Amino acid sequence: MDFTDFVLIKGNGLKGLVDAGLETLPQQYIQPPEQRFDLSQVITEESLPLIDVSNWDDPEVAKSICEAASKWGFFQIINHGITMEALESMKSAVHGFFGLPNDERRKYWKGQSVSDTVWLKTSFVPEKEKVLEWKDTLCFRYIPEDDGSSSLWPPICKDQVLDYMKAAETIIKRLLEVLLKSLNVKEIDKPTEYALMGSLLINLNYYPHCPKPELTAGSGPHADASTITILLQDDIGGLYVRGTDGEGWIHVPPVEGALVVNIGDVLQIMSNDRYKSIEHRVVANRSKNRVSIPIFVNPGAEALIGPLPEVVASG
Ligand SMILES: O=C(O)CCC(=O)C(=O)O
Ligand SMILES: [Fe+2]
Repeated sequence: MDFTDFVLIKGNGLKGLVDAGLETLPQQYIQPPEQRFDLSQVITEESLPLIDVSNWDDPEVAKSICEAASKWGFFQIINHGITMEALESMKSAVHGFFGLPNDERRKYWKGQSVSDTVWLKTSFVPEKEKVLEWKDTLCFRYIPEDDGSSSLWPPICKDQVLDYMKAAETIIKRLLEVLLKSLNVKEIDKPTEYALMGSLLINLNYYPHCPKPELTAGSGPHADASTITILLQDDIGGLYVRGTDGEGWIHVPPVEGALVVNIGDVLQIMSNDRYKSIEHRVVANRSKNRVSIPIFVNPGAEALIGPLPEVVASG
């Protein structure tokens, strides 16, 4: 089998490759030794805060969120208002989509997708990477209150994505209000809202079980370019975040019903470095197919990004 043709050109992705039966790890996925993840780098002395946001107006909640955003750039929230059923149905929808036959998934392959608001890809930017990441991703551009753009989305996950995004929008606004209030931004006006969250992307990540996870990267070390990212992960684990010493890695344990929130580069810049966009990575699992669903809250395409006037008031 010609790897490039089967995975990248024909659009079968990594899922297609794994389904075809793999005895050994294809060389395209083998990370050089210095890039590999090694459990000796895991720190257990530090852990990320788990914040109960049942009362967003509680000053203690705001304090915990802003402190976590400054110290770790990452935290988890519970009691955020999205029901357990909605979270479960979102994760099932990811398994549903990736469980489709190759020729059904391929209709959405990047560059040949039936819709310009949904595209399937493998790795991160396979054309540019020396070593590929062990994942496939179905990406959606979500346009609030626009029914037309989703008409060609895959029926197996369309309603779940739309319902989930609608519910998540409330949480996104709450989080941004809390984070910005602590930067002395009294009210988020329309231009600021556009700069913070003018473009919403949701990714359905699928990390197939991997015969040799220690040689591969599910997601290699990176920081998100977003304003903030809201992530739903399943119960498998494998997400690690840089510890405050800048060397070790902290595991983000799956917590039932929780959402992981992290600060992206844009909010680090807008906050003039008060909030931190922290490096993180994912290790694939040897026996289980892991799914995760990040929502990337991004600036509007035309927005100009820089430190907010409120954070440079003293020069
Ligand atoms: O799969 C995860 O847990 C994290 C994924 C991630 O970091 C990303 O897609 O940017
Ligand atoms: Fe990320």
